[in-house]
Amino acid sequence: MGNIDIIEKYFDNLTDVQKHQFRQLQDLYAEWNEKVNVISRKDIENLYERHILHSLSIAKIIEFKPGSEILDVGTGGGFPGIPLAILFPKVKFHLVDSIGKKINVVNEIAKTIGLTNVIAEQIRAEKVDGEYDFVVSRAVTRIDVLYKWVRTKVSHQQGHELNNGIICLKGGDLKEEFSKLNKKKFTLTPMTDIFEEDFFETKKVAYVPIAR
Ligand SMILES: C[S@@+](CC[C@H](N)C(=O)[O-])C[C@H]1O[C@@H](n2cnc3c(N)ncnc32)[C@H](O)[C@@H]1O
Repeated sequence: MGNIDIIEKYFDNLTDVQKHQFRQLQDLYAEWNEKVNVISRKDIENLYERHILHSLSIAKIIEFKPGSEILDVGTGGGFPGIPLAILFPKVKFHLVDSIGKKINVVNEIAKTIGLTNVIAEQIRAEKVDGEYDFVVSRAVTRIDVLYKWVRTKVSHQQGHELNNGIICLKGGDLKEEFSKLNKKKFTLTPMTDIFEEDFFETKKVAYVPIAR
C-alpha cells in the first residue's frame, strides 16, 4: 500500500481536510527530497508506511489534548511532527532541528498544505527555551542524552491521565540503552503491537514519563 490507504486503515475518522493534507505529502516530499535529503532516496516510495504511519504510532500511545504543546526534537524533514500536526489540528507543535535547510523544507511543506499549528525553527534542542506537555523524537539520539536535553522543558499543566513526558521512536534492542537512563518508569511498546505490519520489525515506541 504505497498511499494514504494505510493511514485510513488505522485512523478511520479523518476529515476531508486531513485526508487532503496527507495526500499532498507524497508529491511534496518527493519534490523537496531532490533538493534536500530528508528521507533516504530508496524510501520515498514507502513514505506512508515507513514515515507517516510510523510517526502516527505516537497517537496510539497518547492522545494529545486540544491546546497542548509538543516539541519535536531533531525533526529533520518533519517526522514525527508534520503527520502528528495533521492528525491533531488543535495541538501546537514546535519542530526543531539544528540544520536550517531541513527546517526550510518543513516550513515550506507546512505552508503548502495549510498547517497553522506548526512552528519550525533552526535551533539545537539543548537551547530550546520553553515548556511543553510532551517531547517527541524519532531517530535522533540515545534516550539518556535526549532526557538530559529536554527534561526541564516538560510541564505538567494539562492534567493528562498519564504523566507528561518524552515519547520517542526507536529501533533495535533498547534494554541496554534504557538501563543507562536510570529510571524505573518507562514503557516500550513494539510497533507491531500497534499496527499489524511486519515492516516495522524491531521498532518500538518508548514513553518516559517525567514527574516533578
Ligand atoms: C536521523 S535524523 C532524523 C530526522 C527525523 N526525526 C526523522 O525521523 O526523519 C536526526 C536529526 O536530528 C538532528 N539533530 C541532531 N542533534 C540535534 C540537536 N542537538 N538539536 C537539534 N537537532 C538535532 C539532525 O540535524 C537530524 O536532522
